[in-house]
Amino acid sequence: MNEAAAPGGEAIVREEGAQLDFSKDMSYGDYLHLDQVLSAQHPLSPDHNEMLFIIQHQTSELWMKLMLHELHGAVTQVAADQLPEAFKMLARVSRIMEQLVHAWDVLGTMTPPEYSAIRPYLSNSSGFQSAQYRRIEFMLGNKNAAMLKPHAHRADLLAGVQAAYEAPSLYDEVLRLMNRRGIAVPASRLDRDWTQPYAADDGVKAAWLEVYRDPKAHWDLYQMGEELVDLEDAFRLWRFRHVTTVERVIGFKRGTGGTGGVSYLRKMLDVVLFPELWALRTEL
Ligand code: HEM
Ligand SMILES: N[C@@H](CC(=O)c1ccccc1NC=O)C(=O)O
Repeated sequence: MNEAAAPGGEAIVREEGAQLDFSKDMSYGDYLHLDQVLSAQHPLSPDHNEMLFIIQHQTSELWMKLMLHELHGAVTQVAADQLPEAFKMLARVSRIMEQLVHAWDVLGTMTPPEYSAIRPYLSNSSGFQSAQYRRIEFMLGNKNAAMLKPHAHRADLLAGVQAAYEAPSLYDEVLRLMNRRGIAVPASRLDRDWTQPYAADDGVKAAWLEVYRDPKAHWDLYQMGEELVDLEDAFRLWRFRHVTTVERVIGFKRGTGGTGGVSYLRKMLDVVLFPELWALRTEL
């Protein structure tokens, strides 16, 4: 220990009982596998700002991993009629999404000349090819077969995306739950081709209206509706911050993934995940 920097420091930590010898015990870095996590940043350009770009994406992917874990848990609990457990998980998913919304503030410090120094090194790679992001979109009901294609060359990744594509979404499971609870949901929404994107339905709106017109009688379904609105609200903010950051950094250039760039991302702002939960508000 450096005596000049911390006079008596070692004596203090010993007195506090801090463990200092990890030659035989699992340490912090061992438990978290930090050697692997912290050696996975490999800038391709000589530019200073590429580290920001890499870490921003890697941390986003880690949060997405947790979102998927929680979303899977929530879908399982809804299917098993265990709503308090599902609420806890869904609340966490929304807070993670909010965390990702605020993460754009860090990337926003990157200017167009700074990004232009990195961009040629990205080749045709793009967030469009994020398998975890696509699984989240599919679990939330935004199904689209074309989005499977970027993963065709990776059987391991494709399997996860395909499974989410073929399974009922969180919203599909919630509608089945409502029906089990005696709120009639049209048969066409209870058993359908789950690979199709969800389409709004007046019968489903009527079902949610029953819940929202008498919250006390259907408190947990009412709470579920609001949890879903919370989640979609946060997701919309994320999409909006993405497109605004992109416009700020590359203007109206085409994306490295091959789309029109801002024009594509703006179209994605129109996606509505849980349409009846928004539509019913006009009628209350
Ligand atoms: C300077 C920063 C960024 C720029 C310029 C940018 C640009 C773009 C563009 C142009 C697209 C459209 C697809 C394409 O043609 O490439 C896109 C899609 C996407 N980006 Fe980014 N992006 C940035 C940061 C991020 C970050 C930090 C994430 C977080 C993981 C992210 C995740 C995604 C995802 C998931 C898509 C697919 C969206 C969808 O299909 O709806 N991007 N990005
Ligand atoms: N689509 C971006 C490139 C990009 O942002 C990107 C490239 C590689 C890994 C992650 C990325 N982030 C989100 O799309 C662009 O057109 O500049």
